[in-house]
Amino acid sequence: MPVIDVKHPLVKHKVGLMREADISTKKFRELTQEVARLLAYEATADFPTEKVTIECWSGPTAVDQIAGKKVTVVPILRAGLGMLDGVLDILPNAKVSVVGLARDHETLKPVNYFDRFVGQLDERTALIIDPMLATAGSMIATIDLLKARGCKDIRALVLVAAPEGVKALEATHPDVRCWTAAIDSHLNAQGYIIPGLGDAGDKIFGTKE
Ligand SMILES: O=P(O)(O)OC[C@H]1O[C@H](OP(=O)(O)OP(=O)(O)O)[C@H](O)[C@@H]1O
Ligand SMILES: O=c1cc[nH]c(=O)[nH]1
Ligand SMILES: [Mg+2]
Repeated sequence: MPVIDVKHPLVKHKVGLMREADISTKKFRELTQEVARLLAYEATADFPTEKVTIECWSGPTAVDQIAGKKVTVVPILRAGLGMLDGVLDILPNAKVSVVGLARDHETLKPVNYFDRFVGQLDERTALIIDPMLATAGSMIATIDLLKARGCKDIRALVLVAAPEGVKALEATHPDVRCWTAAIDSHLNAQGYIIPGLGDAGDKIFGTKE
């Protein structure tokens, strides 16, 4: 199942707290990081490891080490930046690629205004982060960019997904797994997730009037 609804009680509890209408910017930011950290833990559970021998205090000892090239985390600007520190808490050596996309409010289609990828994407796992999967247009566009650069192991973390976005993502990129803290009811006429979180970018950046 490419979209995975993470059932962990901590995840469900924390995403529930994020739905409070009058939540402060501080609290919203903190919870975004906390849920991101927990989703990253789930999404890395099958990372391959290899044995390496290190010099332990008691002599040479075989230990497990994550195999392969360093992961690249891919925040989708702006809102994805809100999840970045949480993910880097558990992947402190990860490299960061950045994709700037903004949804056109009329068409709901993503407009690409920036991208900067790290090298050797064909050898890395990419972990895309964005709090919201609404129509999935932004996520699909980001996956398209990564695949065009040869990336083969692409995973995504979102806080809240709409069923419409889940369907679109699974149909377009069935090889990409996406971990979500919640799958909500539907999208409204403006393309916002219901009940959702509102505009996650505005809440993280404090730009809501
Ligand atoms: O699945 P979609 O229909 O594409 O919608 C989801 C996108 O919309 C939001 O970003 P927004 O365009 O509001 O930009 P922002 O992060 O700068 O606020 C959100 O962070 C996703 O990137
Ligand atoms: O509900 C939504 C949909 C898109 N972007 C958001 O920030 N929230
Ligand atoms: Mg926004």
